[in-house]
Amino acid sequence: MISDLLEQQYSIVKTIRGDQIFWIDEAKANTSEQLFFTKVNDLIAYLNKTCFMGILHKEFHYVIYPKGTFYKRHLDMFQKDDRRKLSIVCYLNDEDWTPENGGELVLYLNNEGQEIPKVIYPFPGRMVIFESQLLEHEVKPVNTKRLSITGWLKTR
Ligand SMILES: O=C(O)CCC(=O)C(=O)O
Ligand SMILES: [Fe+2]
Repeated sequence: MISDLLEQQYSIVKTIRGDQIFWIDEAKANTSEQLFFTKVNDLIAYLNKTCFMGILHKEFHYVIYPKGTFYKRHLDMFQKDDRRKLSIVCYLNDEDWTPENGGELVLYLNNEGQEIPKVIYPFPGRMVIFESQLLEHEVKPVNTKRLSITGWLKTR
């Protein structure tokens, strides 16, 4: 049955990532989202002017990681689509968030062939920006619901 097949595929995906996403439409942004996009648009203008990055598009979504979920080590690149240049994550966890809540972001930095894992706690208001196609990363298992906005700055 098609529903069994879908369920099977869904559970395969859940072994890689267990988050739930909600895309944000800039044209319908509320006041807080407008403020967020103003900052992002300033950043894009700055990057294009100073680093000639050629960023033309962006996409952002809210993300919830329910308790027990994670996102296995990956690159933010699709097989046939290399337009994502920068990944941006902004954490929206509660002010009383503590490291026991889990869900650390681990960036696998590389220093002359030597891998250096860099652990980043999703403190509320913290923003992380990294090169989508260069930096492998993962989200460790979450003990308490984890909230964020994640997005990508893209060329073409
Ligand atoms: O939420 C994070 O810290 C990273 C999320 C991530 O890697 C992704 O959505 O591709
Ligand atoms: Fe990612």
